Amino acid sequence: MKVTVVGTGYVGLVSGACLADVGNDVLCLDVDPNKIRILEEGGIPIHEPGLLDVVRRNVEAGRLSFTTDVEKAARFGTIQFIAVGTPPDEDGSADLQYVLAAARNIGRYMDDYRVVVDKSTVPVGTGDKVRAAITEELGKRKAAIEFSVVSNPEFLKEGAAVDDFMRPDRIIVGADDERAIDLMRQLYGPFQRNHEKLLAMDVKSAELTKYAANAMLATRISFMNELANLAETLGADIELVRQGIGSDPRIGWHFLYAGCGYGGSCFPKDVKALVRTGRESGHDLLLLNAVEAANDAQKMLLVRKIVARFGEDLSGLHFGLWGLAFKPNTDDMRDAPSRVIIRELFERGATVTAYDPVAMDEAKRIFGDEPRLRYAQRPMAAVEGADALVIVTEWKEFRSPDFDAICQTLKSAVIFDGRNMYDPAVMRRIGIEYHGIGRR
Ligand SMILES: NC(=O)c1ccc[n+]([C@@H]2O[C@H](COP(=O)([O-])OP(=O)(O)OC[C@H]3O[C@@H](n4cnc5c(N)ncnc54)[C@H](O)[C@@H]3O)[C@@H](O)[C@H]2O)c1
Ligand SMILES: O=c1ccn([C@@H]2O[C@H](COP(=O)(O)OP(=O)(O)O[C@H]3O[C@H](CO)[C@@H](O)[C@H](O)[C@H]3O)[C@@H](O)[C@H]2O)c(=O)[nH]1
Repeated sequence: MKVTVVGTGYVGLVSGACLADVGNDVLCLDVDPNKIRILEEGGIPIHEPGLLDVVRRNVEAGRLSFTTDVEKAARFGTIQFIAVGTPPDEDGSADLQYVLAAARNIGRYMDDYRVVVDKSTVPVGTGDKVRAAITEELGKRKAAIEFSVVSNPEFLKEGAAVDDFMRPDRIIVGADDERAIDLMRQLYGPFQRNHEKLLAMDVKSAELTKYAANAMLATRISFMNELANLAETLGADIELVRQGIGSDPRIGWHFLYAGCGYGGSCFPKDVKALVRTGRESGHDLLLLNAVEAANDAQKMLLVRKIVARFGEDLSGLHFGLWGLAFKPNTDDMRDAPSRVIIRELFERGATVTAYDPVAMDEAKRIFGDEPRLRYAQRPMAAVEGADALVIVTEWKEFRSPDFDAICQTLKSAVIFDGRNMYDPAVMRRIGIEYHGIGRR
C-alpha cells in the first residue's frame, strides 16, 4: 500500500519505518528541512534503539523515502498519517495548529480518495476539525474528492518504540465508514498475525481511549509516589509494598515504580489536556488534577531531600548528577525531572556536573552555555569533587557501579536516588548515606 506519514518525529519516523518494513511504500514528510537532510544522509534525528537499522534497511530496499514537498506527499499515499506534535497551549489544552496545518495541506493537494489518519494525540472532536479543514481546502479549489477521517492513536513508548509498533497490544481504529476500516485492517494485518488486535470504534471513543490510557498510567505512578512518601514517614518500604500489591492480578506489575516523578512528552501534557477537556465540558476531573499536582510535587522531592540534608542555602556545594533523559534509552528531555532538579539546585547556589549516555547534547541545547552546569564523559567523572551524587534516570549502566570508588571520590558519601536503584541495606553496609524514594 502507498502510505504518507506527515511528521518525522518519534511517532512518525517509527511508524513510517515499521510500515515500510512489512512491504508498504512509505513517504515521510517533515517541514523541518534539517530533519529531512539528516534522514537523506542516512542518519536519524533522534536516539531510538533499533530504529536506524529499520530505516536504513527500508531506504536501501526503496520502500522508504523522505521529503519536505507537501504537494508530493499529499499525492503519494492513499493513507495519509498525521503524526505531528500537539504540544500544550498556555491553558494546558492541546495545540492543534500543526495537525490542522497538516490536514489543510492534504486537502490542498490530494488528487484521489484519501484516508486521513490522525496518529497524533488529539482531544475528542479533532476528527471533525480535520474533516472541516480538508473540506474547506477542497471547496477552495472546487474539487469533489472523497476522503475518510480515521483516529488511530499511537501507544508506543520511547526507548522501546520499534518493538511496541511491531508488536502492539492493541490497534485502536476510530472511523465512521467501512471503506476506511477495511483499508486500516489491511494495513495492520502484518502486525497482528497471531490474533486480532484491531479494535474498531467511533472516532471520538478512539480519541478518548488514548487520553484514558495515559491518564490511567500517570495515576498509578502518582498513587505510588504518594504512598512512597507516606511509607518513608511510617518506616515502611515502598518496594516491598509494590511487590505485595503487584502480585494481585487485578492490580498487576506494571507502572508501580515510585520515583522522582513522571516526565516525557506525553504523560504531563496529556493529563493536562484531559483536565482541560473536562473543564470545557463542565466536568472538573478532580482525580486527574490531583495526579498532576502530586507529580509536580514529586519532581521537587529530591531537592527537598537535599535541602533537608545540606540546608536551604546550597552555595559552594557541587552535585554529581546521573541521568538527564526523562527515562532510559532515549535522549528526550521533554518535561524531564532532571530539568526541575538542576534549575532548583542552581536557584539555591549549587553547581552540577551531569552525565547521561545519550542526552547530553539535548541538555546543552536546553541549558545553553550555562556555566553552573558541566558535563562528564563517564559516570565516575561526574562524581569527582562532588558533595553528593543525585540519580535521576535509571540507565542500565548505573545498576552496578563501583561503590567503593564512589565513596572515595565523593566529598561525603551521600547518594540521592530518584529511581530506587540500590538496596538500602547494601548501601548501609558499604557506608553510603542513601536517600531513596519511600525506602526503609
Ligand atoms: N513521543 C511519543 O512517545 C509518543 C507516543 C504516542 C503518541 N505521541 C503523540 O504523537 C504526536 C507526535 O509526537 P512526537 O513525539 O513524534 O513529536 P515530535 O515533536 O518528535 O515530531 C513531530 C514532527 O512533526 C513535524 N511537523 C510539524 N508540523 C508539520 C507539518 N505541518 N507537516 C509536516 N511535519 C510537521 C515537526 O517538524 C516534527 O519533526 C503527538 O501528538 C504526541 O502526543 C507521542
Ligand atoms: O512505574 C513507573 C513507570 C514509569 N515512570 C515514569 O513515567 C514516565 C513515562 O514513562 P513511559 O510510559 O515508559 O514513557 P513514554 O515514552 O512517555 O510512554 C508513554 O506515553 C506515550 C505517549 O503518549 C504512550 O504512547 C505510551 O504508551 C506511554 O507509556 C517516565 O518519566 C518514567 O520514568 C515511573 O515513574 N514509574
